[in-house]
Amino acid sequence: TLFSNKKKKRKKICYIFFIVVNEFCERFSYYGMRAVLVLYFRYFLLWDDDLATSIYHAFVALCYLTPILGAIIADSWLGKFKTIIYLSIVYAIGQVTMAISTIHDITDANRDGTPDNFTFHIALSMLGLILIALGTGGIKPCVAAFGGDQFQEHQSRQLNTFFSVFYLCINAGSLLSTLITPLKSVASTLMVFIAGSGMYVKTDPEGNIMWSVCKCIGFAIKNRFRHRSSSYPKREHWMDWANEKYDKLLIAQIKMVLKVLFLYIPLPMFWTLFDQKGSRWTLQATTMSGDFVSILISTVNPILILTLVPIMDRLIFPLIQKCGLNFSPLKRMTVGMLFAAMAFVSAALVQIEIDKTLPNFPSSSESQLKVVNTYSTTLNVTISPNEHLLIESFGSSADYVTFDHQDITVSLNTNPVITKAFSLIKGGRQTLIIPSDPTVMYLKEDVKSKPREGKNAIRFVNGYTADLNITNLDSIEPSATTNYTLVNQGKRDFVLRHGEQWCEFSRKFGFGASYTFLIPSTVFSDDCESITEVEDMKPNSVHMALQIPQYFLITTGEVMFSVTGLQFSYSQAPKNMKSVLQAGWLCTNAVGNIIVLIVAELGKLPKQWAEYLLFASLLVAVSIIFSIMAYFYTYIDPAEIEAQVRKEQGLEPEEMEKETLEMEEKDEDQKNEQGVKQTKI
Ligand SMILES: N[C@@H](Cc1ccc(O)cc1)C(=O)NCC(=O)O
Repeated sequence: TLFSNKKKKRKKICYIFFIVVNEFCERFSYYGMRAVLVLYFRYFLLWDDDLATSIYHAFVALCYLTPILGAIIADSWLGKFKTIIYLSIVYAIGQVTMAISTIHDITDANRDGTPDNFTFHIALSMLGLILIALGTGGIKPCVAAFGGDQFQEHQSRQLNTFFSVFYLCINAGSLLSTLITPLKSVASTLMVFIAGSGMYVKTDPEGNIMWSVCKCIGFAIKNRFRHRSSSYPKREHWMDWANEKYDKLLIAQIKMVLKVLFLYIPLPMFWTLFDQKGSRWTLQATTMSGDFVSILISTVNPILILTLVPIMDRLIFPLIQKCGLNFSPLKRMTVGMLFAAMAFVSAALVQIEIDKTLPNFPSSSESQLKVVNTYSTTLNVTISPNEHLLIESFGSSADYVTFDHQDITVSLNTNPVITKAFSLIKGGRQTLIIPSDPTVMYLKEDVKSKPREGKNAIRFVNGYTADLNITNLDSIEPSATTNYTLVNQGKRDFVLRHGEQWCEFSRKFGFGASYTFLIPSTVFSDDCESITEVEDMKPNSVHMALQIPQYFLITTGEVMFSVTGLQFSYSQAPKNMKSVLQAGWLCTNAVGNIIVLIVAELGKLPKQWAEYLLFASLLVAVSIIFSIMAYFYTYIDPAEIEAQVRKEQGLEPEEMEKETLEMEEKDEDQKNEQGVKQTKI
């Protein structure tokens, strides 16, 4: 018996292996594609930032809504195994469609590198994304529940370990996804899953369960309404009003599911905060210094998960248990929410530090102006009514001057005096360029936000007497100013050329700065040495490492909240509704994403740190509500309740037989374990 039990255990590890590797491959494919999705929208479909971000969040929300469909198909019709196989095929077709949509040659008849028919590419990619959402979302509740199905009722410890390993595989998959192409992985996902086919415990779907559930709930509501008069005796639960027509077992199962779904109502708030790390926190990183932006953003979460899950499971939770504290799943989830709230407080503190270093940008009713002088002598510049600036030759005003009106008149103390009227841009930043011929002074628009992704915005004013060519820039006429061009951090070289004459200009850049370089007429005679720079915007000075605490806190929150939620949703669901409850759990994520979408559109507070604090406070409030709801929740053993109802109904169906068998097996296991211990002694 001991030998056959060991063999059984080894076999179980083997087919659980297929399920977790399947999840690893699937997440690898999903995150690999998701990582480049916004870039595809921005640089291939040429959408603006807002549209790209909105469609991205809508896609993520859809991926977490389709689990309902997958769960209905699995629990009512095909069973989990077949649902996973069929929807994986849909998933693979979606990835292929998406891949085809990125081939610009299909519609690029004139071979100029840009597609001629954007509608075709947009339609194809949207179709691909819908199929992917259907595939990834549809299989998601089935894979988790199918994994759980491989364990017996008494194996709750092993079940929890399974969900932890499952979560580890999700994150290992997402971490590696940046290295290998997503397409290959969908095919391998399917192959790995099918490879274990003969070994799985497959539970059959029990007819159209969702339809029966809806009809039963509908009948209970109708019947309650019909008997609303106080002359009718009250019933313990409103679902008991379905007793007249529906099976007691179905009613008991619906009660279990509804109890858990009710508990889920506050949960989307956690995801609202969690999902903002991909948007707001990424934007925050672009205003900081440090050269690991992309690495930090795409890998810090999975790396922390891979470290924290084992630490929590093997060290922290057992230690808490040893201290005699009952750290129940719902308590863990509440603490997880509080960690996420702390992460946002940390983000607010970092934001306050960043704000101290940010330029003072104009409000929507103000205009800002800076003056650059490339005239041969120092100038006295008067800007009406009472702004007086003394500006050296090839120098600039110290900082921007802010005006609360747009119409200004500029006077220069030349001989004769030159006066010119200008209209400034409302809410904008501009530079007044005074060239070698001051009568043609002109305004040039400046950047009014930090350059993206830590890049630097630079431009040149040509004070040379003829046209100049500068590396990677169009030729500039005398007295003209180039548009801004973005350059990466580090040392950059520019070659300035006019006919046979040339010189090289080198400059080391930090992160997120903006400069105007003034080229004098002597540029070639002193080998570019005389080029002067005007700092329009200071480089970022708060280091990105300051974001690590907020990432650490939110990931600790995720481990407590998300891994526990996954286990809880499985353990509290009746056998025939495991996928449905997994789908309900995933739906909380979808709603969270939808809230992010709405908040991004509507709820902009003037100060970013205030918005972070608002979100943190909202989550604390929600976690208090959740802890009160959790206090009144009694953990159940769905199998026990089902067995009890069956007994009350006088039934002794196969389920009961199976359970008796499992109990016998458990006794056998215990006896064997004792046997081993005795042998050791
Ligand atoms: N921790 C997330 C995965 C993840 C990976 C990389 C990121 O930049 C953010 C999040 C996770 O486990 N999600 C659950 C899932 O099923 O995908």
